[in-house]
Amino acid sequence: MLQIQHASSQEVCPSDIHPNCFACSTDNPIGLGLRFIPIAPRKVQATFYTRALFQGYSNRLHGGIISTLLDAAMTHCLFSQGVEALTAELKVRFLEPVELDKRVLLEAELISKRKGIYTLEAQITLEQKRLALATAKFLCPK
Ligand SMILES: CCCCCCCCCCCCCCCC(=O)SCCNC(=O)CCNC(=O)[C@H](O)C(C)(C)COP(=O)(O)OP(=O)(O)OC[C@H]1O[C@@H](n2cnc3c(N)ncnc32)[C@H](O)[C@@H]1OP(=O)(O)O
Repeated sequence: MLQIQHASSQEVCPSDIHPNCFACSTDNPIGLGLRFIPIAPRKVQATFYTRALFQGYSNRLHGGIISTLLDAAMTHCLFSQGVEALTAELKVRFLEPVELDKRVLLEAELISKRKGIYTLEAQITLEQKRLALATAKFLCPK
């Protein structure tokens, strides 16, 4: 049975350890400005507006940005458990194009912790339709 602490407030991001983070800093002028909140004991959620600034092919969100959104969701899910860890492995499935000028939903869930390796899953949805999925493994540096 996984034993982890639950976030006591809505804010899950310890910004002092990464003040200029591209994903979640409000001070980074080209950052994504993500804000995650806990929605269940091992789950966090945020929304993201797919601005044209972040496109790859025409009218599609860039795959690298999609990967960053999923990675950030899982990182913040760990923050919500009081865990500060690094992405050791990230696997993304790009199921559907993510259109521009939409407000998409990001969610991540902690699945397990075994031998110091945290396994998480994340998804991007628009109106309940899954657009991208990811699984990742995180480790705390020695
Ligand atoms: C420096 C500052 C730190 C601050 C900490 C908090 C920072 C919070 C701020 C976050 C801000 C936002 C961040 C967003 C998320 C990123 O973007 S993180 C940035 C991208 N990721 C990185 O830069 C990570 C780079 N890699 C590393 O630093 C190291 O490889 C790691 C991940 C820390 C692991 O190194 P290590 O601790 O030396 O571990 P290692 O000996 O390689 O492996 C330990 C065990 O795990 C196993 N393992 C390792 N990887 C895997 C894997 N993928 N699958 C299965 N098993 C694995 C190994 O086989 C080994 O098993 P045993 O032999 O012990 O049985």
